Amino acid sequence: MLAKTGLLIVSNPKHISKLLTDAQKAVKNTLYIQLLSALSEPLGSFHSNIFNTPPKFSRTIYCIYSQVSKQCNNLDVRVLLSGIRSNVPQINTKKPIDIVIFDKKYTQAEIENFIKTKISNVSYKHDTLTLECNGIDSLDFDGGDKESNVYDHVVLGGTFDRLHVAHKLLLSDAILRSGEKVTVGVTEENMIHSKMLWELVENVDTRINNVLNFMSDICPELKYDVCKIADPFGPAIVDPTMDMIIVSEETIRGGEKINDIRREKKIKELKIVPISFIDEPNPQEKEEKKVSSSNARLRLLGTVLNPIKDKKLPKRPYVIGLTGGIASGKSGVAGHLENLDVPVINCDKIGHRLYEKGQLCYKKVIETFGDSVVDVNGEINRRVLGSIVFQNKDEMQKLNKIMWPAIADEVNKVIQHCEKPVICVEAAILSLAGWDVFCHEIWTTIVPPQEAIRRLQTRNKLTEEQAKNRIDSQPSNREYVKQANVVFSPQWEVDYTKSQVHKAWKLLQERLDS
Ligand SMILES: CC(=O)SCCNC(=O)CCNC(=O)[C@H](O)C(C)(C)COP(=O)(O)OP(=O)(O)OC[C@H]1O[C@@H](n2cnc3c(N)ncnc32)[C@H](O)[C@@H]1OP(=O)(O)O
Repeated sequence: MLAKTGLLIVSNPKHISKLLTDAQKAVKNTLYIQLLSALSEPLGSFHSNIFNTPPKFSRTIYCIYSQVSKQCNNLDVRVLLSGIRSNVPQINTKKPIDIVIFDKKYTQAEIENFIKTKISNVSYKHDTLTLECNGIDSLDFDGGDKESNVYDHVVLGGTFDRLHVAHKLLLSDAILRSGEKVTVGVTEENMIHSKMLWELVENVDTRINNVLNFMSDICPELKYDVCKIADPFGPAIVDPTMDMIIVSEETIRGGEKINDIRREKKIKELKIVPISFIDEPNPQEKEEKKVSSSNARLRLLGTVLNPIKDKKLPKRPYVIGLTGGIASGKSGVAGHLENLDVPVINCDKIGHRLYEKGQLCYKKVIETFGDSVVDVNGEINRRVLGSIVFQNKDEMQKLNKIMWPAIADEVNKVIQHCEKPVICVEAAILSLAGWDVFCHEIWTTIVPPQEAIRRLQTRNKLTEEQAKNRIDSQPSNREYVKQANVVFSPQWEVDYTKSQVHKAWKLLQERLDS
């Protein structure tokens, strides 16, 4: 059985590729890495003075995380920095260590003594493993950093969505270069709206927690201030105690701008240290060439984003509720599901049928909205009705009160008579109507509001204002995402939407089979 948390003691980081391959066979969730001296010091000397210039290790940490990005998809790898920064007596991780892995042969007595004296949080029933690595060095650690000074107070900022190896690298670099304190500014909601798929960005408290948890785990000795920022500068333009700013290759200009403002305010300038990107080892369609949170969000499309609750519904048919804002591509997703042999109940169409002369809602709608909604043939003119309800919430509520129970009855009849294992109910405001109670899981579509407006202008021939009114009459993308288990974004080519649906379908089959 795989251990949950492992600690890999590395005497020669140049073998990291082989070590990661083997360590992943033993560890499932978190792998801590503790570097011993690169000069093969005896076991236990990780706190030796050899590490008296921590920034020199910047390149080593970069190489390790680059390798992690290539090899470890699901493992949370954390390189411990306490022993590099200063003479700390013990390895003190937040998670208890279930297995200690060595890259070199030591005697049983050495191993036991090391675990007893050097690791403070080890599971009662821990294991040990020794890996063989006699191969050729796989990493080139040359090209170390020219800036080897340590400064008291280091600052950096970012969104830090879905903490990945490039974030870990930036935060680690800040720690290596700091003597006392690291301040991290984490962007608030108002700063993220220009980002791709920003609706999937984690909330700011979660992001702050993740940053703080990571830093205090890999180096508990430093002081950390992880704060919200509502502009690109945060405390960096006011705090005179700050000495250095860590930036990515892309944000050097931001660092310079901060210094411009500090100069104007007569506060000492910050030393700007840019950190290189980590290349995305396997960029897929639409993805950036560097490891990034946007890539992570793209990969979430079609996967289970919010856990599925057991609603104690009959097992068959399995009901997917498909919802999403106006012109967000629901029908496209429904079409891909139909091609996978899933029957789709289109609630708009059911509603349209119920308006016809002689049908259930015909009389009630005319009684409520008057003869102006009836055309020359005596049929209800939905365009006229739409223009009344889409700009007036009270009128919309009156209409919903007539239509929703009637549509829900029809939907339930179709579900009961369905002979296929999976069926899809497509409805614009499924959760608002309370219909999620008869769906096993909710899938939703989102596109940027500007794209929805453009579609409504061309497809429905609406003015920009009418289009905005219709969008505003529905929940926001953020609300749709909150209610949903699986999210799609049909804002690109049809084939890209299809690949999201196929991914979701494959994962659903696995859930149904398990
Ligand atoms: C709970 C549900 O989601 S059931 C499905 C939605 N239907 C309803 O709520 C019934 C009330 N609505 C209606 O009867 C009609 O939409 C009318 C009469 C207002 C307008 O009719 P039409 O001009 O033919 O427009 P149509 O029915 O195609 O709806 C236009 C869009 O508004 C959405 N919409 C429909 N009703 C509502 C509503 N009550 N609130 C918000 N959006 C709605 C539709 O899903 C559709 O979105 P799409 O373009 O992304 O597919």
